Amino acid sequence: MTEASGNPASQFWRLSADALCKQLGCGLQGLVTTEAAARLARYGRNSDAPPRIEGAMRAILRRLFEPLSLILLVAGVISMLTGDDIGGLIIVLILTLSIGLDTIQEGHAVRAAEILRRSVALKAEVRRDGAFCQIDVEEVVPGDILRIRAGDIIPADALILESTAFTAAEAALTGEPYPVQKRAGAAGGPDDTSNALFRGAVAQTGESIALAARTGRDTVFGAAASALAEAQAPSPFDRDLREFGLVIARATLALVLVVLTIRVLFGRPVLDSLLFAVALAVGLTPELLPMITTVTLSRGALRMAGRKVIVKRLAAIHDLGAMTVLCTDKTGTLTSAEITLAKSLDAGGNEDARAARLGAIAAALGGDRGSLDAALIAGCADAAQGWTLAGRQAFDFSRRLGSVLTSGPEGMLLIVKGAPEAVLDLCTMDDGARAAAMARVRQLATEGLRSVAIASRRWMGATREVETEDETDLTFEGYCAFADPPKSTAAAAIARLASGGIKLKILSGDDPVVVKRLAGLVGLNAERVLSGRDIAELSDEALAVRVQSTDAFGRLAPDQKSRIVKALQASGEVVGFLGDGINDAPALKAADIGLSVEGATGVAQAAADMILLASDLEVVADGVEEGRRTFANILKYVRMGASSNFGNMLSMAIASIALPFLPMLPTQILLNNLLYDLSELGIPFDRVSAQATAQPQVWSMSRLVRFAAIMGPLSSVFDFLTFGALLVLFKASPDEFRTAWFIESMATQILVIFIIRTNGRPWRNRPDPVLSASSLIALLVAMIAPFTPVGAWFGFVVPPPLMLAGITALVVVYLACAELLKPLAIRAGRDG
Ligand SMILES: Nc1ncnc2c1ncn2[C@@H]1O[C@H](COP(=O)(O)OP(=O)(O)OP(=O)(O)O)[C@@H](O)[C@H]1O
Ligand SMILES: [Mg+2]
Repeated sequence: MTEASGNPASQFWRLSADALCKQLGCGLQGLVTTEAAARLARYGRNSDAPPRIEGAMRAILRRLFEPLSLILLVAGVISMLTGDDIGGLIIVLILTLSIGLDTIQEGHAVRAAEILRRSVALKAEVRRDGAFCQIDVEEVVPGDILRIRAGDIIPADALILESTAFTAAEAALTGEPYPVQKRAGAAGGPDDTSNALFRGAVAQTGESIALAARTGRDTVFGAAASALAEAQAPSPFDRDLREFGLVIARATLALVLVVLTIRVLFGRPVLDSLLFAVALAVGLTPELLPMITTVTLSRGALRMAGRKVIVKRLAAIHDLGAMTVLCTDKTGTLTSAEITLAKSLDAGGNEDARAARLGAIAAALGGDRGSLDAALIAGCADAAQGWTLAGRQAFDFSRRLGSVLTSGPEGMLLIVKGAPEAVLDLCTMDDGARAAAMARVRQLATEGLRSVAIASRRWMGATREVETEDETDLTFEGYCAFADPPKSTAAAAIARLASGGIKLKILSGDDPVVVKRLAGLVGLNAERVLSGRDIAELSDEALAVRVQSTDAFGRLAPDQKSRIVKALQASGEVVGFLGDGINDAPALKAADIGLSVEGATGVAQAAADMILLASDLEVVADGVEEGRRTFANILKYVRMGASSNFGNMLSMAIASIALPFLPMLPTQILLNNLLYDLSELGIPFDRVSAQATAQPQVWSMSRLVRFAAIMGPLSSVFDFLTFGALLVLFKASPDEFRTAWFIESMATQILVIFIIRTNGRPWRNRPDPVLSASSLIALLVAMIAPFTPVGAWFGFVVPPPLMLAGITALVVVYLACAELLKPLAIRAGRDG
């Protein structure tokens, strides 16, 4: 690992701790708060990108410099210069209003969602003012003393000062597939980094104290490739929405060019035609779509926060609503996070405190942050008094055991603790005794107790780090049995998820017998439990079949959890995974929606899309409901855009070629567009029918196309009926034509939301007052504009009463037809 710069500071692993301290101008006792603040100002935040929150000014400029806005602005100025003061002024004014409207809408919701996201940002443990405390990872500075434990993501490049049984997984950084040992001491050569930690790697086992050398973008790898990297492949929903926007944008461009060319060829005024074409483009482009989805998703995120779900990746809200299977680990979600020590048994199965005492010594001196070790310590609080740690082999999820070398009243003792079958394999005992011991474990499991086996060996010889080879010829000491009863709310929450079309599966590392019993208690199918060993023998295809009919899995290794997730995905499910451990991280990454809980290990939180503030399935069920609701509201916009709005602009383009005069003036089109946008403001607040959130909601492009293919032409048919009536029946003048059509077009575009917003009859599911207000106010403004002096600036005239009556009738008939055709348009296609 040599570096191009050659700057010695960049190869901090070649320095001694003292030399590095000197270079960083700090000591080995950690920083005081004031010094840390000064360093934060000097070195910057410990992150890769500047804060993503965009200022209002920037947001406005970004919108102003979009091509259409620019053309409009230029056109407006030209109009003013060539004598059309009012027309030009109106264009600039409307442009200002639209940009302001967008900025305010987007700014608030998006900023609020971003702040929420940050509230669950990763923490790092640093020594400040003499004591270890948790701070935001972004506030770590060079010179900080870090404490890093299994499951943490390493917050900064750092030099190890002390470590016990510490390994780090650097696969994402270096490609090295296995966790590597890290310990203090001088580097063996320029490429030896066994004394260095790199930001973004994952602490796999053990614990270490290290001196932060470099942070943020100064780190060797940056975070691009690391476990911190947040870039995720866009979901199908993301991708389709973008594609949908692009298709419309292309169609718009083509249409506008055709209109412009034809009009210019026919000798119509160029500036007028250009303005008309641009206004048309403004009306047509779903320029609002990305903004609207972001705003709606952000608002969804805010509502979900109110229900204890913090969203880290906005598009995951849709994925949560689409989820069909939720996989979860056991402890902390189905059972309470605080398990308790229920029994301590000797090797013969008799009550005896020794096993618990040895277990507590091991847990206190060299345990992890898991619930088992916490329960052991709580069960036997002062067991470790008089014992000191001499060496350690950290708990490992694939071996399912760990050991501690300790010296105390009994001399030097190696204590091994882990899953019974793993520990018993290392003990000196005959097969009969081993079978009897396993039978006892099974007996305990049927009583609802999960057990951990304790074994020991006298340690002869010198003190040194424990190797796995040392864990042989052990004496079986006995069992610690833990009560881990299901949460009282679990069964009801599972039933609620099931009625919402979400199947639950338990993916646990615990004993299949324990898992089976729990599955039965919470109402899952407990007939068949697959174990890690069963799965190892199945091909991917066979597994994809078996996972469908199995609800409970036990003794899974971490990579088997993700294998099951992938098998479910392969059989067409949208899979969520809920977990909090370092052993859950691969599955969290593989799942469509990763859910973790506040206080979970760093890797689990980093891999998750959402963080639950309370580890409870009820919270997931609430989140799913919000997710589906948010998706249903986004669909309303998309449907609106795909039906009336698009249809109207299309008719306008055709009319502009066919008619000898402009069917609508550019300023009128812009006003039309502004009012339409205004009417949609209330959509994110809208209610959603129970029916729309009852089942998983999967985004389907083909269903949208079907919808547009029916509702779009319907709208155009009525536009042409309107044109016909105005020209033939009412012999309208150009000004009357434009005014009447403006009214018709506004009324149909705005009112159709009340039909589209629900799959059932409109009167069955009443809109939210905010939506009614935004729609009706926009409509009212459009209706009275022609009758006011301001209307005259836009070129409106007061249409004769008979013409108004005719228009009203057409609007009513259109709405009735839309309601009648709706079932056809929204009927689920063949795709489901
Ligand atoms: N700290 C520990 N000390 C000893 N044994 C442990 C420890 N942690 C886990 N084990 C053993 O490893 C097994 C798997 O770990 P664990 O139960 O935490 O996996 P999991 O998949 O997270 O399970 P759960 O579904 O209960 O959360 C446990 O059943 C236990 O036998
Ligand atoms: Mg767990």
